Amino acid sequence: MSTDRTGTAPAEDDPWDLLVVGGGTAGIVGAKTAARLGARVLLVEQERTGGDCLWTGCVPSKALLAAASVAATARTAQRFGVDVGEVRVDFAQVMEHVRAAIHHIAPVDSVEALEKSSVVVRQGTARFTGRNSADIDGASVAFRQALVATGAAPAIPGIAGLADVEHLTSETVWDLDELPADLVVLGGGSIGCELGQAFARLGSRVSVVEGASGILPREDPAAAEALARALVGDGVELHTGSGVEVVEPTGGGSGILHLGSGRKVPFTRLLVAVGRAPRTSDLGLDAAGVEVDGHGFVVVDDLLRTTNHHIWAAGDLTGHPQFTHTAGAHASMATSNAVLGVRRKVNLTAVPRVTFTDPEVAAVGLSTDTPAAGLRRVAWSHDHVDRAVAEGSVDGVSRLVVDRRGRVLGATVVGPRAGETVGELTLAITRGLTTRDLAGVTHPYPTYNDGPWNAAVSDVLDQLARPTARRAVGVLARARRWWVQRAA
Ligand SMILES: Cc1cc2nc3c(=O)[nH]c(=O)nc-3n(C[C@H](O)[C@H](O)[C@H](O)COP(=O)(O)OP(=O)(O)OC[C@H]3O[C@@H](n4cnc5c(N)ncnc54)[C@H](O)[C@@H]3O)c2cc1C
Ligand SMILES: NC(=O)c1ccc[n+]([C@@H]2O[C@H](COP(=O)([O-])OP(=O)(O)OC[C@H]3O[C@@H](n4cnc5c(N)ncnc54)[C@H](O)[C@@H]3O)[C@@H](O)[C@H]2O)c1
Repeated sequence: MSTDRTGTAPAEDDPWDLLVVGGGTAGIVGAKTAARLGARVLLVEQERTGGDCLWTGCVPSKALLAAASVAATARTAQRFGVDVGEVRVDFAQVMEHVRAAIHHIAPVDSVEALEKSSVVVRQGTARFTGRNSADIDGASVAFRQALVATGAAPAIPGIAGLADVEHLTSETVWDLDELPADLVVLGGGSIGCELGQAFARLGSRVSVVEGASGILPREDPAAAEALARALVGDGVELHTGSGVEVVEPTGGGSGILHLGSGRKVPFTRLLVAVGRAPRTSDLGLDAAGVEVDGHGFVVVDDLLRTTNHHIWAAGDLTGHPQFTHTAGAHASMATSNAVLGVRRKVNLTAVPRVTFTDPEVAAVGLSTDTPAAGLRRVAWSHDHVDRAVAEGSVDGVSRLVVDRRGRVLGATVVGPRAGETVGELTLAITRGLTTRDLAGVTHPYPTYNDGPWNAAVSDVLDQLARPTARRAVGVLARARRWWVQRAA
């Protein structure tokens, strides 16, 4: 048992300094941060620590994409003059690779690792019973402060007939033991594009149905179009611009999607990926005085305090961007605020997002397609990025949006490893760096970072070509010529 700072062991029923509900990324980071700061922390997890990212989200999806990428590379190897013969995919082994990746990472998020960090972990379902009390499977606990971090689950739209067909979600797709011959994905967002491409490359016939006019509707259309071309190249059929009106079951899990356009899309397996809804409905939040919005997201202020100022929230249940990096960063912020009484504030101006398809679509900051007064947009086609040419991956682009002073406010990069490239751009936006700052940094050649670097250089050259700048350069050059001649 841990002791308090006076060295006395707290009684079992002493209120916990911090009760953490949920053992996903937000819960784990929050609990470890608070314990490191000296708090007595109890974390409650109803299923398994690690949460969605580890078990059903980031890790398995990236592992599946890695296997799919190898299959696609092998299939197209002949364009490099390499013949690998017929490509066969052993789906059972692919899933073995996926599970191995999960189990490699799992110890970091384990109960043992939490306990090593002085966090007490209890398996069970927590429910608030009052402003400073909760029930864990029949046992009551008291807390001084709490962090709610119960995440989100796949949203199932109320489309007529959908409940009558067996459908997969990002939670159940990992239980497949056979590669589906065909798969229809409802939703062309991050999950739909990543899993749609992965299954297509592994050999399923895939269709993606997206209600908006194009896939990845929140991204720069130039980026989404590049990805759409790649998906079509992988054999994915895209149905965009029309939602599903009715799902008609045809027996044995099969059915037909009837789109608003009148088109019919038959399926034998359907994967629903139309967003994620917060897990807040059965948490006793009313009893705790914690308000949720119309969609069930916990209402937080910019300190991540809920409407009960002793209860904090972080991660997918808050309505902030639903990413592991946001969940972790916000949980650390919320628990520092809770335990130390400091006032670290949420800043959403530079939250990077990456769809890990091939090509990757990465973006951060202001949208790079919406024109706005006083802002310049610069783009660099990856046709002119030597690394992309060498690797035969030129269908990509780097776009920046900058203010009058050249400060980078937003970026979109499409191409291999765009997710790595966007790190530098995130730093640039966070630190108020300019295109001159980026252009002045020596980058290793040849890398995909040459995309945004060349965009930055072209912005600097454009600015130097303006009449005032040209006049200033002319004066300097003439003065220097005069000085050199005089000295000679
Ligand atoms: C297919 C897929 C791919 C993704 N890929 C990426 C990616 O590449 N990069 C990225 O940044 N993000 C990705 N995400 C998003 C990322 O997984 C989430 O943003 C992240 O897991 C959110 O963490 P969280 O802690 O808020 O919630 P979760 O990880 O969902 O954790 C919440 C935990 O709370 C527990 N819980 C719920 N209710 C209770 C209760 N009453 N009592 C006790 N415990 C409870 C749950 O069992 C769960 O373990 C992906 C998501 C999916 C679905
Ligand atoms: N690489 C990553 O970081 C990554 C990967 C996967 C998921 N995630 C996270 O998980 C969240 C959920 O992913 P998601 O793909 O389920 O949601 P999403 O919000 O990214 O995309 C859902 C898509 O479904 C469409 N849609 C909604 N209702 C529809 C309908 N009835 N018919 C047809 N289309 C419909 C939407 O227009 C949208 O394009 C993401 O927003 C992201 O935060 C992140």
